[in-house]
Amino acid sequence: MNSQQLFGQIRKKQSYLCIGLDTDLEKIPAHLRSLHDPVFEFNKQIIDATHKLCVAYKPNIAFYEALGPKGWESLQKTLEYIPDDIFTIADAKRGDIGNTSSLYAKAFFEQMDFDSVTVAPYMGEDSVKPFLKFKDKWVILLAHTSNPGASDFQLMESRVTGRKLYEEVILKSKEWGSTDQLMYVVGATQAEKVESIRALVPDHFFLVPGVGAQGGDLELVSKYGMNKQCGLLVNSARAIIYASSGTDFSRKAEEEARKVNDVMKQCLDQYL
Ligand SMILES: O=C(O)c1cc(=O)[nH]c(=O)n1[C@@H]1O[C@H](COP(=O)(O)O)[C@@H](O)[C@H]1O
Repeated sequence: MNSQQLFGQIRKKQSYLCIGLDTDLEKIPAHLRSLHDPVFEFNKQIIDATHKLCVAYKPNIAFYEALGPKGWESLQKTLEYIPDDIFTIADAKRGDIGNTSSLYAKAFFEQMDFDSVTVAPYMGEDSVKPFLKFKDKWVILLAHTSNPGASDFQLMESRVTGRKLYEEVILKSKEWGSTDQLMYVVGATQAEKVESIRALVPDHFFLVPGVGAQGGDLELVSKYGMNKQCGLLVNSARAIIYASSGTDFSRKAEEEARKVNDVMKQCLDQYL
């Protein structure tokens, strides 16, 4: 899916919601746990209930890896179940020396057919470029993350340029691939930073996690981050998928997704 097609989906659905499938066996409703593949059953019902309200799903790979081979099987089944017009993100935060990154890319783009993978920029160009060799696939590079530890390194200022590390990451990496291949992770928890990040990369899509359970402000990130093609995929996981731990979990997830969506509709009207 290229950026035009992604924008087409956003326009059609009036949504830029990405739902995080951070499916934790300990949090899914008790009545599903005795089933053969509870993780897939949970995801399937969440997808059935929410797919009209979102444009992307982002399974966080840790939740599946932690279950061993059975987890990978649940992940594969989930990926196959997601409708074709929905953008898929393998949230794996990979990146290593070139030959190793090539194999990480093969794992997510060939073995599994994800549209994109999250990548950590710390090891530099040769660790990111192998992911960019795959046609019609995307790298989502960590820039300014939503967690408290983001300030440990990402906010450090260069004595030479006066710029912060996350700004250097963006300015250097934007030369590595086109706006149809490269997105940036920009956390919603410090919405005021989104405006200056948008100024550095006016045309790139941002994956924006941190609304919902982490308390980020959807309206503010939309105001500061939206560009001519919307340019945003705003992710929420726990606040939607664990809206209820009872048998009504998928209906409650739909309700939560709809609430987010209502705000998104207003923001699209106002800021696009
Ligand atoms: O790359 C990510 O998706 C990510 C980056 C970031 O800065 N912050 C962040 O929370 N995430 C992921 O986004 C999801 C957030 O989940 P909730 O806080 O439950 O909405 C988790 O899967 C995180 O791993």
